[in-house]
Amino acid sequence: MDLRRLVLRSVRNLADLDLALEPGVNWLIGANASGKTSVLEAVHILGLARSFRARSLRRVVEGGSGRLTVYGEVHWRNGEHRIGVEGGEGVSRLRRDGADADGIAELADCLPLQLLNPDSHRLIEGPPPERRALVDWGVFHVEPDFLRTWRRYRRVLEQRNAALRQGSGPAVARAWDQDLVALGEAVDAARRRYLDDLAPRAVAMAEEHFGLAGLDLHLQAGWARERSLAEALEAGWEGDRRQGHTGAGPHRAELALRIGGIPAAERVSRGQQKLLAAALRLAQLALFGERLGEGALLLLDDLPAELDEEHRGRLLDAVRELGIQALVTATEGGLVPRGEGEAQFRVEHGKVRRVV
Ligand SMILES: Nc1ncnc2c1ncn2[C@@H]1O[C@H](COP(=O)(O)OP(=O)(O)OP(=O)(O)O)[C@@H](O)[C@H]1O
Repeated sequence: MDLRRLVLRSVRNLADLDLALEPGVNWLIGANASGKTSVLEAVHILGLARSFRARSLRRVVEGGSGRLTVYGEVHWRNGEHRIGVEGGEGVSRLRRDGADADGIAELADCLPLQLLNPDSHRLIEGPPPERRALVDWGVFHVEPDFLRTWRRYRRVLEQRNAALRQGSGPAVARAWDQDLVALGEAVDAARRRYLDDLAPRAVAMAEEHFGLAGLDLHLQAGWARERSLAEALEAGWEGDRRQGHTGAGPHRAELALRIGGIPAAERVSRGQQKLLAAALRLAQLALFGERLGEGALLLLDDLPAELDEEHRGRLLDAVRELGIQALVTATEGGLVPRGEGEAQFRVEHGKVRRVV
């Protein structure tokens, strides 16, 4: 999969833009505040209909009012896809291949992407939803039925929680339990299958590329594994009733990361947390490639932040070995080893032009 063409309108400080991108590494080089991150942000919006640094697309629109447009042409083995997002003030409009897209999944399916940026350490030391999202990105792409099962689970969970909030008795609130259990266990089983494949790749990536030995990944289901989900709901009923929401289930899952038996967030430095996040995401990209026979896109923002020269080099080597398309930003000054033959774009005051 390659993003071949990127067209932007009214994105932050960027001039309207029509860029031809290359497979492999594409460098975006420029001074601080020139607009490099904004290009990556636009690609993120194209694949997920949301920014990675603003809560609302309105803030991403040039000048903060009106609407922005991001359009892309994506090449898959089986042909071309055209996707677009228009958003800002009002409801976002998502397009795929000339028609309105049904939801974000239709974009994500066309433009699978992973982001590594200066906030990547949050994957390691942040709250569980970040790590659940990591697992679910993979399951979504390798198991086509997962999204439907997950959405149905969320709907049933919302109904049960609504009944709990309204103080309904067990006859109403627990009427959802059978569906919740069947769907919840299916979600958990899909996540476990994915983790079984991901874990050895992540362990090897962390050790071989980034010198982080002794990594262990363990998926906590969201209820005690010695019980079935049905038993956990039974045991938790009084607590659920008091709190007005369901305490057990895959919506509470956690991916526990340990190094040498100690929680990774407590064990490793900030720089190592970034390397660990990189190892996890690159392992996901490797597994994606093996399963789908295509690469996904990597957005690598501000590579030097908190990584020394040796580790920057190792990270880039790992990306090159995967042979995936990557958009990599860096400031001037040769702090990062740019490879022979890799595309380079210069970003200056919101204008982007190809230089190599
Ligand atoms: N909604 C907006 N409209 C216009 N300009 C904006 C908007 N939001 C941010 N900007 C400006 O866009 C510029 C580009 O910022 P961006 O973060 O993309 O730069 P960068 O090249 O990645 O910088 P750095 O190397 O410092 O991370 C900044 O000067 C910022 O003030």
